[in-house]
Amino acid sequence: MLKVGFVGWRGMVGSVLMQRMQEDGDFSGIEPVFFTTSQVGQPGPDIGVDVPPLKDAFALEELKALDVIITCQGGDYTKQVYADLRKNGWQGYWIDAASTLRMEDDATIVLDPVNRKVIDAQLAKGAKTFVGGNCTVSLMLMGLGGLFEADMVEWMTSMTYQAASGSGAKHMRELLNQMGQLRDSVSGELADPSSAILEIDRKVTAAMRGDDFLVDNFGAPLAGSLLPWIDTKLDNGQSREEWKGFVETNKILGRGDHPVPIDGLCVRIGAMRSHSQAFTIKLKQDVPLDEIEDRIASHNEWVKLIPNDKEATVAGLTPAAATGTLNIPVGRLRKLNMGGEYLSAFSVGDQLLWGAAEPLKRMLKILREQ
Ligand SMILES: NC(=O)C1=CN([C@@H]2O[C@H](COP(=O)(O)OP(=O)(O)OC[C@H]3O[C@@H](n4cnc5c(N)ncnc54)[C@H](OP(=O)(O)O)[C@@H]3O)[C@@H](O)[C@H]2O)C=CC1
Ligand SMILES: N[C@@H](CC(=O)OP(=O)(O)O)C(=O)O
Repeated sequence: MLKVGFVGWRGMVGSVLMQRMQEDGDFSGIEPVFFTTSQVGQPGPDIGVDVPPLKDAFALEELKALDVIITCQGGDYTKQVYADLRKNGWQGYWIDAASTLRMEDDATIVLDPVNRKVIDAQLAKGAKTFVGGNCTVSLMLMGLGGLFEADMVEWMTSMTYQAASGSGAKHMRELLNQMGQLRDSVSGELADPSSAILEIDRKVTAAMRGDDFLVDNFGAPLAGSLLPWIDTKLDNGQSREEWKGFVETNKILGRGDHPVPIDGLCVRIGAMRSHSQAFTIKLKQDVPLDEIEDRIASHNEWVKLIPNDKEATVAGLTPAAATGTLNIPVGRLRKLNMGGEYLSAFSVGDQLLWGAAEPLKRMLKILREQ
């Protein structure tokens, strides 16, 4: 029976992983061991089977006894522990949500509905390090996988609308507090249907710019606004989040030697936990729209094709519709004025499910089936 260590299981991504594993009965047939960086000796989570008290996530000897380690603890933890473990001769499987190791040669980015062949080839070569992809990348590939599988994409731009959860739990709380502050700043006017909307707008803008507006986490107002920058700046002017779109997509697809050009702008918006993306896709050929729709819809069981009309779009192609589900709605599919090879598309997906926890959960299952 595989002895599987869980680190970061009580964080936001880890909690979603726990929930999904319980839903699918994934704890049966493994020996789970839970670790912590702050609560050593406390009881482990209630997962329906007995688990030992929490162990120290920095205790190399405890970690070395494991066949598999799944960590959602974050990049700092990976930096502190992974290299030491390997240097100490640990040969187990490391499955990680953090970006730290993604682009390392010996790491495979996992998204099995898209790159199961790449994963299997790496396993056959003896690979032991598997990392979940960036959320926008994984969600894009889950939505447009059919086009990449058919090698139809010459180049693509992705303009993102990313939820607060991508920055962490504190940011989600701050977004809601900002929303509350804006509402509270005009509660009197909102109660009076005859109050002037421009006065409401003036007060809301003043509240947003006020010294007491809560911006400790985002550093700027997000509610009622947006932030067109995510993560650090690279020398070429891209943000790190934008850089990931190209390098991670091509690594997932195993196209290192003939990469598809992908670039765009990544933007934080006031959604809670579903990321959306607008794509401009240059196809290699002028393929009929119904063939494109078929390829997208039939690629995997989670993609949901949304007809390109207003009712279906506002009902099904939104964070409000996708959040908490494994569905990947894809819509706004149409040929652009630039010509028959130019396609637009829009997708949405829960960034804590397919964007973070689900690929890790499925990687553990792949290891168990070996
Ligand atoms: N947020 C996201 O969208 C994504 C995140 N990731 C990766 O996953 C990592 C973890 O992200 P995320 O889950 O958001 O991080 P969290 O901040 O929610 O959790 C990280 C750790 O914080 C500790 N912690 C301290 N206080 C609390 C508390 N009150 N409730 C829960 N945990 C607490 C826990 O460790 P302990 O039990 O040891 O104290 C927990 O494992 C990220 O650093 C990133 O590398 C990857 C993809 C998406
Ligand atoms: N950077 C992503 C979330 C994330 O954790 O990405 P990564 O796993 O690539 O560090 C966002 O802000 O939405």
